[in-house]
Amino acid sequence: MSALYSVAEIREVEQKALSGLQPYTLMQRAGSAVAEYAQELLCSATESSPSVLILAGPGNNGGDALEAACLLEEAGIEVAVQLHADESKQPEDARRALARAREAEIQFIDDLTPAGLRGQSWALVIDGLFGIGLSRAPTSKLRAIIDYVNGLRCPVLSIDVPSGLNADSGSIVGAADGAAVNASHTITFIGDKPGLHTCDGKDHSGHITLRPLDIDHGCYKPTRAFLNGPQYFAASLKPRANNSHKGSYGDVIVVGGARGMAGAPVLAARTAAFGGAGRVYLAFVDDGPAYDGEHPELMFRVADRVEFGPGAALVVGPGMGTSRHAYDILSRALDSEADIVVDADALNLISAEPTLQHKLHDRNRAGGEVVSIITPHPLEAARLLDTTTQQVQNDRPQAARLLARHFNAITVLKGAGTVIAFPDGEMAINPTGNPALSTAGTGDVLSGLCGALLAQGWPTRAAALAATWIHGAAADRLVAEGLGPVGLTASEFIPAIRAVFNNIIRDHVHHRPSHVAHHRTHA
Ligand SMILES: NC(=O)C1=CN([C@@H]2O[C@H](COP(=O)(O)OP(=O)(O)OC[C@H]3O[C@@H](n4cnc5c(N)ncnc54)[C@H](OP(=O)(O)O)[C@@H]3O)[C@@H](O)[C@H]2O)[C@H](O)CC1
Ligand SMILES: [K+]
Repeated sequence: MSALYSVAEIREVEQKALSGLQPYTLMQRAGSAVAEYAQELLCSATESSPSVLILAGPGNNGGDALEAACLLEEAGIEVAVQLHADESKQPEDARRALARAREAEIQFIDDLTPAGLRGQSWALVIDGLFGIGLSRAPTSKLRAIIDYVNGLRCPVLSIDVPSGLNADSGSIVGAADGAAVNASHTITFIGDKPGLHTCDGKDHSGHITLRPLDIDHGCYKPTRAFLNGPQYFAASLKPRANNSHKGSYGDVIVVGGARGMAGAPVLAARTAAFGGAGRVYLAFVDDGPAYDGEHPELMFRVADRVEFGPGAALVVGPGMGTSRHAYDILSRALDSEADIVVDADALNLISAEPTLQHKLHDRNRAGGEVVSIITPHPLEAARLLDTTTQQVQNDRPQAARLLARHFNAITVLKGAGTVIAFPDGEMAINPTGNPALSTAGTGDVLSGLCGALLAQGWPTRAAALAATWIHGAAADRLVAEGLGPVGLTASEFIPAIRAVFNNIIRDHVHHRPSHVAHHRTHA
């Protein structure tokens, strides 16, 4: 299961489920899931202190925490609760959980400042301050508690969502005025949430576990968002036929490389070759080098003399510059019927020129298949949307969806938790990748890989999903080998991408046995 649910969708599921259950049932299930998971974490904890600090907020997230507190206490675990709630305003279920905790004579810490907690050591902190109901930046008093928790060395288990994080967007609520818990583990309920996987969500959520709380399947509607994985492009992962040749795997034409900017298109072109394209051309905007000494198989041309026929996949933009000449070449590329990946300076040109915007929007294949992929980083996305990078980062899923719809192009919004949005409103968040990718040239590598998959006949949707997943998985592989995240260079990702790609093809192909058993038949 890799569906992602917006807060509104979770609320809908919750309402349907609650209508068929006794009040308080879901909170009991949530509390017991937290208590069970906390006990697992305590078994592997190294802290000598047996105490668990439980932070309970004003809403039902706090109710879940109080319920867990009762269950842990019953299990003989020492717990201390800091309750940050106006008891007169608690929702009904949370009020019930509080009454139960008081009855069980659980220890409540009266001092609600970090001073009331200092000097204590904790085996585990359970964060039940806020879940999906956080609507504004936490007060300075709560921020002080969050800072205190983030300074601890013990495991921190967040209930549903790390408090302070927006579950839809993964941004910190209130931006610079906000703060969010840095969880080592998050136990999330009913459905997985996009905000746990993108933007600040990746840093704050730690290890994510989903507990659907035994809610009936009938309460769920299909969602329009999912966590990317090979199952979404498995149909395109095919073994190569022996009887094939370079023409079977298509041509990529990388268009870019203004004077002095040859490196970016070379990175894209090398990746296109390592990603399996049959032939790779570089079409330079200005005079480029004659050939790539390290990879002389790449064919260098002058863009003005290259035709952008429908048979090749185009990767337009790396190191392209924003000259009038670059504009004309981009305009010609957008007019072509080829599948196209638009990146870097080509995106900057498009954001400045309504004519190019219309051309990008109007590219379509008979039958309606989207034939364009755009791969902006947040600043490029901001230029395309005529907004600021901060606005884009504030709601990455929304920004990617807007771009996809506005430009009629599959949009790969790069960054922590890359968002892939489709013009029809569907969206994926990519779980692979790490900060090793935060270095120059990795975007060129991604666009080259997208081009390679398009050249090999992959549908645009599968190509965007697979390229993003493989690109991130290559970074994960290099880090696992101890080569990063510090100091990896874009070139080093290219052979790792080839290895990951071959591995997933092998993993997804059902091999026929090489030896066929001979059965004798007796007359
Ligand atoms: N309902 C159920 O049976 C289940 C709920 N689950 C858990 O519940 C939360 C969602 O609960 P909810 O009460 O809707 O929301 P929260 O607990 O996240 O918080 C809402 C309260 O917090 C107040 N609030 C919001 N922002 C702030 C802030 N910055 N400072 C202080 N207080 C704030 C808000 O007050 P308002 O004034 O905004 O109304 C609410 O009082 C969910 O995440 C689950 O953990 C379980 O899923 C089980 C079933
Ligand atoms: K929480």
